[in-house]
Amino acid sequence: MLLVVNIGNSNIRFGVFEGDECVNSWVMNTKPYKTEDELYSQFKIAFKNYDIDINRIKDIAVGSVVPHLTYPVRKSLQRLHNIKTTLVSKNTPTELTFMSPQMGTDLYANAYYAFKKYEGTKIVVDFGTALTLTCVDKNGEIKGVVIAPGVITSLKSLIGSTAQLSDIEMRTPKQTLGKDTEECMQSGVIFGFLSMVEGLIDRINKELKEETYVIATGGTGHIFAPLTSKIKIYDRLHTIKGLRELYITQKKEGLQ
Ligand SMILES: Nc1ncnc2c1ncn2[C@@H]1O[C@H](COP(=O)(O)OP(=O)(O)O)[C@@H](O)[C@H]1O
Ligand SMILES: CC(C)(COP(=O)(O)O)[C@@H](O)C(=O)NCCC(=O)O
Ligand SMILES: [K+]
Repeated sequence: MLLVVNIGNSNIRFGVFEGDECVNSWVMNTKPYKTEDELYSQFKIAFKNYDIDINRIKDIAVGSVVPHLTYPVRKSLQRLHNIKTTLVSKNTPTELTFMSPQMGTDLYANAYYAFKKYEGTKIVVDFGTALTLTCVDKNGEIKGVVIAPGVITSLKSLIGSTAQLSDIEMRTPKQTLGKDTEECMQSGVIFGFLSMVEGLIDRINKELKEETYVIATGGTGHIFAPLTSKIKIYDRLHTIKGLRELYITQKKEGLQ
């Protein structure tokens, strides 16, 4: 079995794969910062909770967009499994061609899995700490990326900057015009971000002069996907599946 780990700015997601099937997946908070020893204990507990036999994990692939966590996470996994982890990144050679030298590993993985799995030109909308749209065409050319503040990131910033606004339940309101503070904020956050995503998809389609196929993933994506016909699929494991594909490609090339 292969263990795939995605270190994001809010969450560390784990996926256990048997062949191309993800048989188990769980998430851990990225914050507050944990030491290597704490990570080691938490990983050990998670494996126990999810009934995963550590000895069956033969390979570990790690992708990260949080540089200060990459080393302690890899080190503690190595300690637990007694095997070396493989780091995948934008430097993993694939069929994709791209122009951004700083591209985050999660965006690269999003583009790669979309390229492998879906037809035509695709957009992957990732509702993570950041809200990102990554566009890749049928030839594997990454056409470009949009990076915006994430849904919860914006909401937290709004609450932190105001005296009378506090946390809300992330629930879709019945109408755009709210009647109490919570409904007003739910409308702003959910319909506001929905309109932004729909608007960005339209703009990209116009720019490329074609209808793209849109896949959503990431933390709050499940709230937005059912609200628009522009998003065709929500797959919470899209990024982790992309990291697995990067790992397979990297192994084929004989790289560590
Ligand atoms: N089930 C959920 N319902 C609502 N919000 C969620 C859920 N899971 C994650 N989130 C929110 O989504 C964001 C993180 O999404 P995630 O894709 O894990 O991000 P990252 O890859 O940046 O760590 C956080 O702001 C988190 O609060
Ligand atoms: C855009 C991101 C912050 C998204 O991170 P996430 O929301 O998944 O935690 C991350 O991919 C990143 O730091 N990228 C580097 C810059 C770039 O991709 O161009
Ligand atoms: K950041």
